[in-house]
Amino acid sequence: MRTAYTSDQIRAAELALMAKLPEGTLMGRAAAGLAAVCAGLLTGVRGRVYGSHVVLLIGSGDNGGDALYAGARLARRGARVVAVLAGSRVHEGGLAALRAVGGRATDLRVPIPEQARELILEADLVVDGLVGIGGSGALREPYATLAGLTAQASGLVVAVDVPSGVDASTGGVDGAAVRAQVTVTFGAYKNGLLIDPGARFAGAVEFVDIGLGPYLPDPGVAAPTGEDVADLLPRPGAESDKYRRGVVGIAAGSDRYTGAAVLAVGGAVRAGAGMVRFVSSAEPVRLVRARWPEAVTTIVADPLGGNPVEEVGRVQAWVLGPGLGTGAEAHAVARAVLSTQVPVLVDADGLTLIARDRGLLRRDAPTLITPHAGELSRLLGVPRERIEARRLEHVRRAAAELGVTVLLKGSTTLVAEEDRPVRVNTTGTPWLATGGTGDVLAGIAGTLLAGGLSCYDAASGAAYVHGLAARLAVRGDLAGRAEAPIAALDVAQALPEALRVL
Ligand SMILES: NC(=O)C1=CN([C@@H]2O[C@H](COP(=O)(O)OP(=O)(O)OC[C@H]3O[C@@H](n4cnc5c(N)ncnc54)[C@H](OP(=O)(O)O)[C@@H]3O)[C@@H](O)[C@H]2O)[C@@H](O)CC1
Ligand SMILES: [K+]
Repeated sequence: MRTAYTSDQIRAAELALMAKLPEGTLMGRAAAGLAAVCAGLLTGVRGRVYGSHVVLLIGSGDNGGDALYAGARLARRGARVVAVLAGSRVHEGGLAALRAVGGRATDLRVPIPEQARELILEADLVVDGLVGIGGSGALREPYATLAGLTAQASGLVVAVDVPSGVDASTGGVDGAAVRAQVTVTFGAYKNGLLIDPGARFAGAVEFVDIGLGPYLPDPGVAAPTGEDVADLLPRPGAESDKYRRGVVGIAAGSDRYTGAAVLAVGGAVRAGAGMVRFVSSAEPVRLVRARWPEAVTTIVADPLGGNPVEEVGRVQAWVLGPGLGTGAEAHAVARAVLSTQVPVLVDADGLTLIARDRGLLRRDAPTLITPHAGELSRLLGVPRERIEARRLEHVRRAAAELGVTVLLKGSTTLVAEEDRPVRVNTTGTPWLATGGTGDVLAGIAGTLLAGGLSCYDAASGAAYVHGLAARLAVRGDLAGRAEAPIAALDVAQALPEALRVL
């Protein structure tokens, strides 16, 4: 499990560790790690460090100090290093170290923006030491202008600890931020490196261990690795029958919307359900039977004429909602499914129904909801843009207010449950942003619920496997082939391979 922390948590751990070490030890470790990553990148791109042009963007805090000491190390190896001093103060020790080995410094307190622009645009490497975990709010000038210029840099951009402009604790970005190819982070991951929009600015994250581990508190955010997920997933044994593997009920589709049902059933079948019981009106049932003969189907002609799921047979978890519609008949199905005593996953139209009738969520058995930002916006009464900008805050709030487990879909999928760290999914690909992939995800998570996983584990396991399957579908394999667009069914088809390589 990769764990992540807020700035305050990291600062407290650093203070505890620093008290036991000679002054400057931690910054020395950080700068050495940063310089090593930068040297490796320069060698990769130019063949050597010697003679390369390095520009350091330096703010007034210790983040700038790290960059200055690392710059001094690069200058010692023959790099031509220029520091652009943007703050009201500068880390004097770092600046002296740089100057002692021939590095130059350009002071922005004497405004020379044009020169800074040229330096940034033409450098082989730009090192962003403007602000780290001490940053708060939108970047002020001249930091904001410098951060904006990094997007046009022709060379590499490496962020120190966290890209300046990204809120390290939340991943929020208010205004300009440095767009890095690599972020070298010290001591522990910061939440903002894993959660969008911040994660998008961080690029690849390189971790430098400075000895903070024993001093870190319980994390607020955690990203399961492939190994973690493999450990979670149920594997059939010699004793397994369909009930031990899990029977998942899927109440989805309507005469108007049939595709979502086919996709959700596909996700469940391919994720390894012991059996899928599918309940719907005649047309989706016909299509599901044609595509997935493995599913056992029940036609409910009149959901208002009695309990629509009574005749379905034994089910260990339900998926409710994809393509279900939002009228009175759909409401009756939702009420019947949510009245059962087994875990229920609510997605898509099911979310619209519970947004209108919160009473549906009053139940004893566990509930998992899987909204995207728009659907969560309706559930919380918060504008979609606010949710997109503050995903961590809103997924936590939804779990607390609704008393359910929440999987918030999006470029970084988050899973929240009260009193547990928010789980971040690190698989996935931008190609997943296509219609119907959410229905497949619902089918996978439903299968894992039916297999006995908790909502929290089923949601994070499903997100991981779904993202991995999408990556496999996009590339044909994971061996670096060119990418191609995918359709939702391709993700379902790639599930067995994803489970194989996990
Ligand atoms: N502690 C440790 O043991 C270790 C720490 N390490 C390193 O130290 C970093 C933390 O250093 P830090 O605490 O000095 O804060 P830091 O991020 O450099 O910036 C603070 C200054 O930025 C400014 N500023 C803030 N917001 C702003 C805004 N919106 N827009 C513009 N300016 C803004 C503000 O300056 P002011 O306005 O006061 O001039 C404030 O004083 C950490 O990320 C890691 O890199 C490593 O060496 C490992 C050991
Ligand atoms: K930075």
